[in-house]
Amino acid sequence: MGIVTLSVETLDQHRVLVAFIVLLSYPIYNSLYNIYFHPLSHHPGPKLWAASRIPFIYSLLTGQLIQRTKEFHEKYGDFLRLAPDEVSFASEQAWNEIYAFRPGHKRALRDKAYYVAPESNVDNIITTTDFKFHARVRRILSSSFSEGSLRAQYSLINSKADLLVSQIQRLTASSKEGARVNMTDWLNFFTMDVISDLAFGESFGCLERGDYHEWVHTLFAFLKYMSLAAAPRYYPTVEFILKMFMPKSVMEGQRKHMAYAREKITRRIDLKSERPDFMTPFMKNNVNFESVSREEIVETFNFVIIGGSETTATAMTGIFNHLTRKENKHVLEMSTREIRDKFSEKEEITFDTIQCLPYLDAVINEGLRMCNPVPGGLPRVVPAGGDTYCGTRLAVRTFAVNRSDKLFENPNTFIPGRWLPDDQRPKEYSQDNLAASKPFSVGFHSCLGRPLAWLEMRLVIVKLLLAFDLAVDNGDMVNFDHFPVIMLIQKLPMRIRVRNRN
Ligand code: HEM
Repeated sequence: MGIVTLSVETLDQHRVLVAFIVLLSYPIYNSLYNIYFHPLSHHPGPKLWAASRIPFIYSLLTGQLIQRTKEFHEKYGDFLRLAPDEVSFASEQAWNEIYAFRPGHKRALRDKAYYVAPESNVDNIITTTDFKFHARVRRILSSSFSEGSLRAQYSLINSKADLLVSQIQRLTASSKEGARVNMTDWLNFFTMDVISDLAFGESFGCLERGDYHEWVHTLFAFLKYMSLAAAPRYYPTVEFILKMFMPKSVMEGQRKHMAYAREKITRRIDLKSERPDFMTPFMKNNVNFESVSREEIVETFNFVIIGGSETTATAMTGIFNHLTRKENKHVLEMSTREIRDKFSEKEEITFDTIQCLPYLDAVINEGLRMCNPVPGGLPRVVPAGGDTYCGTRLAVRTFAVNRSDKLFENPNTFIPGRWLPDDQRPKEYSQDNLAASKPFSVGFHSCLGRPLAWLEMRLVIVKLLLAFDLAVDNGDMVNFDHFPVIMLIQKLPMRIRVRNRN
């Protein structure tokens, strides 16, 4: 009895210490469990990352995740444990195993920690985990991206590319030396104007003004929110507390973004016009909203605007960054020569003629490999009855694949030649596993906008290299690889000296 009283008294005296020990023992127990007893414990990988999700989140928020993941793959091999419940892959075959249809295997779902429609109860093509809903929307939306639709949209896209050229000509005309042009902005203006015209039915007018539309600033705040918001979602029980630390301006930006998109998309639906954009083919297959409701269209188109503008602008920024680097002078010369040999004037540039430039295609493929706009990967979750432990998160980590020296010779060097046909490919690159680079993913959710993205990239590069001579002043050189990556690439200004050719 005396001993019991003494223990209770001692405990009482050291309440804080006891509480501290109890609080500490849970994470310690949890970490030891994760490392040694978790069903994924036999997978290779860094022990600290297997113990807790915190190193992953820290690296995500400090922009080091893609680099750390690549280093881990170099050390541990093609697959490894990147967090207690997550396996990361860096091989070609993992693309099909995770993302594509395989008879007899259950389909992995999109990871809700990443794919969330903020402040909305309505699903969209990107965030849904409902297969039937996804198939329904994807089937109808595909018609907006078919070759026929793209041909119809060409003159609108072409007029934006012409405006891009004429606006840059205006900036550079006053001096023989040309001008230093921030190409990060101008390429963004182009993709934003194209996508707003195709999705909203009216252009943001960024190219005309030479400035971002207010909504684009809001969009950037929204994208930042999406990236930051992924971190707390790994801890659903405390998500609401962590959300309280989210800057008010970011939350406000998100609200404004949604309101603006809703208004514009609703207006475009009600216009019932036949203009050659995304909505016309979409509504032909959905006349009375029988397959996709008005709200679902708004949410889906809203994501198309994000997915269809930032990505292409990022890829083009990366391509122009590499083309204008001093060490790639010969690449710029070869690209320019191919384009100027084929076209003497801009009228010769058409939907079909820009598809017959093999070196340009090699440059774009190499740009997509080195400057993949979605470098982190596309996380999925194993369903009940799936290939491995239910709830395991899986992803091919794109940056780790694209920069793997097991898959590509000199993986950190910009070598378009590796993409040329076998008889023109330099010998040292003949063993490259080109199929491992899949910037548009594969399978159920592969990119619908791929043909549009290729059209935009070909058109802009052709028009700019035909009209201008490009170089970079000493001191202006930036390195795309040094741009911060918090889920998406946070592009910095990139000044290129542009001289009018004529
Ligand atoms: C270089 C440019 C682009 C890249 C690298 C890219 C990449 C991707 C990737 C990797 C996915 C798969 C996402 C996932 O599985 O979670 C995707 C999906 C998608 N992309 Fe793109 N994209 C680009 C441009 C575009 C454009 C221009 C549009 C349209 C305007 C677009 C529309 C879409 C849509 C609608 C999906 C969802 C497909 C689905 O879930 O079924 N993308 N994109």
